[in-house]
Amino acid sequence: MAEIRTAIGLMSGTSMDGIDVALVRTDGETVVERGPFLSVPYEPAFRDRLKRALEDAKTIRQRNERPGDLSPMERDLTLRHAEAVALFLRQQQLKPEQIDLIGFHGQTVLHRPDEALTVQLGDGPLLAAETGIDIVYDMRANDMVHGGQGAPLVPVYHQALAHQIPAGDWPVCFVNIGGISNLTFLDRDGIIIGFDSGPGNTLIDQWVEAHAGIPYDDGGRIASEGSVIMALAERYLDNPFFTASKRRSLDRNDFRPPEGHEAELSDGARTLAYISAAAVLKSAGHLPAFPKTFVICGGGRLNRTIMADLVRLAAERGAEVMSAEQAGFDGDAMEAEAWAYLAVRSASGLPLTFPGTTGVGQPVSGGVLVAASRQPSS
Ligand SMILES: Nc1ncnc2c1ncn2[C@@H]1O[C@H](COP(=O)(O)OP(=O)(O)OP(=O)(O)O)[C@@H](O)[C@H]1O
Ligand SMILES: CC(=O)N[C@H]1[C@@H]2OC[C@@H](O2)[C@@H](O)[C@@H]1O[C@H](C)C(=O)O
Repeated sequence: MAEIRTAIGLMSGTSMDGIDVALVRTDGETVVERGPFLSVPYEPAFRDRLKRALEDAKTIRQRNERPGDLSPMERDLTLRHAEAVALFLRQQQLKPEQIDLIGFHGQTVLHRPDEALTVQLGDGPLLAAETGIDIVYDMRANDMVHGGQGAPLVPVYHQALAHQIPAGDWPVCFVNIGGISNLTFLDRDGIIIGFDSGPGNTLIDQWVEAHAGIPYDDGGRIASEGSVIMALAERYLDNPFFTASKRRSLDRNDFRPPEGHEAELSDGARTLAYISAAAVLKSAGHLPAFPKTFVICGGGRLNRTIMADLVRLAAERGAEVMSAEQAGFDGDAMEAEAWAYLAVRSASGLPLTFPGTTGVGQPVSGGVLVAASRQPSS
């Protein structure tokens, strides 16, 4: 039997709202014991700096280039991750020696699968030196080297969790509604399919930020006061992304928010919430069978307007929608947990990605392991 290791996963997602920290004990296969979780928000000024970093990143042609503010940004981001780990360990009364590995996602600042280019800011050796814990980072790159999209990577973790879902609820589809949405389809025959399914919260966040000066539509309240502008929604849903036969993973900037004159605040938020839900259902049309159950993870499950649309649209196809919590999981922690699980798989040389998840030619492992003991302690 494979060794069970204690790993911490660190995720700073496309919403750029903060660092998620989760602890998992796992063999990287079927044994998954989910532990505590902590979310450390970025303050608005740092979030603004990260958004500017996305602009600096647009000129990158080689993945190790760091134009503009990106180099100091990478260092500061990594040090914030080290602080988040230190806080988590203090809160949980754990010592670094009790942690075998950290899975470090970093911050995606550029993702162009058509050019086999994906860039996550995050300095693995610096994090190893700061935490004294072995780090696995840069887990997307090897998939791209082998012809994959470099995303999504979470599906193999969804597969490990799915064993807990009652047989009658299959086929099951996990949906992560983060900045971008991605889904994982699983059936009882072991089929695993994953792909980005469309815009998640990022358009909503940009819309309410621009028109109300707030970072997100808490609970979907603003959206609940508006009406769907169907012509606007259809313009988004007619994007060739939804009908392309080859699934393409998304960059945060692939979909842009509407122009200010196209809607007032609540109708815009309502329409974008509808687009998030409809995009999931539309993308599910690429699956070999329609799922019986959708398990919704990520911050978007807290937007009640998105959830109501998902429930209604899925019911039209005879499917049920439940939140991650209703299925027995933690919808906020799932991606960070996944990065802990993936780190253990990486350290064991197990595949992270599969032809059905990223389009890679054959299952491949990935990630770079940095041993803390080899790092200078300064
Ligand atoms: N209470 C809430 N009500 C409505 N929306 C919320 C709420 N809390 C979080 N969100 C939304 O969820 C987003 C964060 O989701 P999440 O943390 O899953 O994204 P992420 O991990 O950064 O993105 P990705 O999965 O694309 O990498 C926020 O930007 C916000 O739009
Ligand atoms: C390049 C990149 O960072 N992609 C993210 C993003 O956020 C959601 C979606 O787009 C997904 O493809 C991926 O993250 C998740 C965690 C994944 O790789 O599974």
